[in-house]
Amino acid sequence: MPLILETNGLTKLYGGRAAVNQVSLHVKEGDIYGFIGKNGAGKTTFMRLVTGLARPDKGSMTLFGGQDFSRSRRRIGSMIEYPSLYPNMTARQNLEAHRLLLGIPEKGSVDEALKTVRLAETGNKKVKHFSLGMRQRLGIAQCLLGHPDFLILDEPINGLDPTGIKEIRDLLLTLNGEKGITILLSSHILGELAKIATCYGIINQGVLVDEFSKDELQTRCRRCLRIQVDDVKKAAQVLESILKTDQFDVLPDQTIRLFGYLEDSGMVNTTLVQNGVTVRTIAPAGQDLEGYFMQRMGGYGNA
Ligand SMILES: Nc1ncnc2c1ncn2[C@@H]1O[C@H](COP(=O)(O)OP(=O)(O)OP(=O)(O)O)[C@@H](O)[C@H]1O
Repeated sequence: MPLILETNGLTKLYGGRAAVNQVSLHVKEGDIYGFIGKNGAGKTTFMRLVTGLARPDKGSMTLFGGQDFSRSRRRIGSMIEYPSLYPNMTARQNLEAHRLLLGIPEKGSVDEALKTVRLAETGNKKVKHFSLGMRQRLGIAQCLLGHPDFLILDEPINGLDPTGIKEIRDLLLTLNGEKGITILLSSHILGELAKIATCYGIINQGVLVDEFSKDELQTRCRRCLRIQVDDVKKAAQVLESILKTDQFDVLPDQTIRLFGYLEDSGMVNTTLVQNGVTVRTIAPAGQDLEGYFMQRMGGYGNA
């Protein structure tokens, strides 16, 4: 897939300190890119650089394969920090005002956006009476008015209740799956991101410390049963011939990692013992998703 966004050593300094430090990040067409970092890690600053709200001090960037940003940024819809909405107006009036501000000629785009974010039925209700989730969806509707190919959303689920989070999640999946919109979204809520992201970038103190796909993440966090036995060779034979599995490997310290059977460690133990293998220890192992992210993000403080 072609790259929608590629940055090379992008750097932004504030008072001599790098808020974004040599970031080389890659968003492919069709991705839902989860941009993860603790508060103050540099997520917002990076998004401001991409959307042209701030200028980089160093580095370069390619958008939609080119560097004519005045053109390519028109293909981006972005919501950085909170959406700017008029509280005394309805959802429709807000979108109409935004449409005129952006100089978008098609009037129908307002209805379409309202429908997409499921706010078409809010009638005369003023935005000041909306829930935070509704406001966030209205903010996303603003982004959709120009029919973007690329959405950049800064912490769109921050502060939402579980229902609000699910509504945004479903909306993003629809926009990506049905409308083919590539999405870059930041969050520090790891579990939620993991439900929708197809790839990830982890930023820590302005530095992109890792970038990987969903598949890579699953491999890195693969859970297993760690088994210590007296005779590794014999144990391997039992696993193959009795349990009919080849989903295991043997570590240099002669520990077996068995992938699968995580809920059946008792049965695995019994099978090995009944076939003449002495089991010293058997226990689930492997890092969970959150543990993995936390470690990469620089620990648990202020997450
Ligand atoms: N306009 C600015 N002037 C000075 N420092 C800034 C400015 N904008 C951001 N910073 C600093 O840059 C660093 C990164 O901030 P940024 O807002 O990009 O982080 P973030 O990951 O988006 O965090 P948060 O989720 O809290 O917004 C922080 O130390 C912040 O104080």
